[in-house]
Amino acid sequence: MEVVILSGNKQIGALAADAIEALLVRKPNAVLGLATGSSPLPVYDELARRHQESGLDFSQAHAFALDEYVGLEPGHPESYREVIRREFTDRVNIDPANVHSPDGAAEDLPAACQAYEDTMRELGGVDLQILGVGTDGHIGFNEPGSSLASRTRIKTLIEQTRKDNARFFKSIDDVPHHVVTQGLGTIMDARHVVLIATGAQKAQAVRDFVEGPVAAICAASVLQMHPHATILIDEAAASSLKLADYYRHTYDNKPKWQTI
Ligand SMILES: N[C@@H]1[C@@H](O)[C@H](O)[C@@H](COP(=O)(O)O)O[C@@H]1O
Repeated sequence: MEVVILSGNKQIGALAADAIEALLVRKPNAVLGLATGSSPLPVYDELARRHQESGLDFSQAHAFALDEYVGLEPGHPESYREVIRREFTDRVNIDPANVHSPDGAAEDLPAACQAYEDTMRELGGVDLQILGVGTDGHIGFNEPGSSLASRTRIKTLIEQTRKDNARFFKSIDDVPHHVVTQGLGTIMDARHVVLIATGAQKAQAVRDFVEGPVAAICAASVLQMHPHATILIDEAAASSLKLADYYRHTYDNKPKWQTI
């Protein structure tokens, strides 16, 4: 796990975008894993800027969203399918047919979850997965207690997550209780994982998943077992880390040729 402490959103967005740009140059038909939430927005803004200003090309790329609410009517502005479209994919030249989301409106949800896993596998798996983290350490919607080997499935949200996400809805009563999410095992199959966390409200979750034990109580801690996980955080999110100075020292002395 590489922890990179940066001064702000712009730096985080630029570094993550560098990794995605290098991937797309190397492999134009790369498979990207997309997350919702406010944390990845600087990355999407920077990628959209590079697309508009320098022609960064997504025409052959594929994308898979991490998760989706269950029970929102199709086209609901807060469904993650819509959020991903609005915040990112409509702003670059990715083919809409290549943008996949779990189907939270499927009649047979377990079958839809299996089909989602199958499509990911058929396309060769995710090359680079963008992640945020919940205040309880969830990634995707893998709440505490999620199996570290889980695959795409239905989950029930913890009350705190519903409260955290109520800001996107008229009231907390409108936040669904159920979701479908890629599992922790699914996320672990991505070849490179880039997790972004900013702000003091994430400091405890960051401390727990980076430096605490690997345990289902903090889902993101499974990333300690990932061969290529990059954690991009700002100073506020880094404020509870024991080894913050060591992470800074390591990054400052990284050979120039070595990317994240
Ligand atoms: N399912 C999403 C997660 O993928 C996201 O990481 C989390 C944090 O969101 P934010 O980045 O807005 O704090 O919110 C939701 O619960």
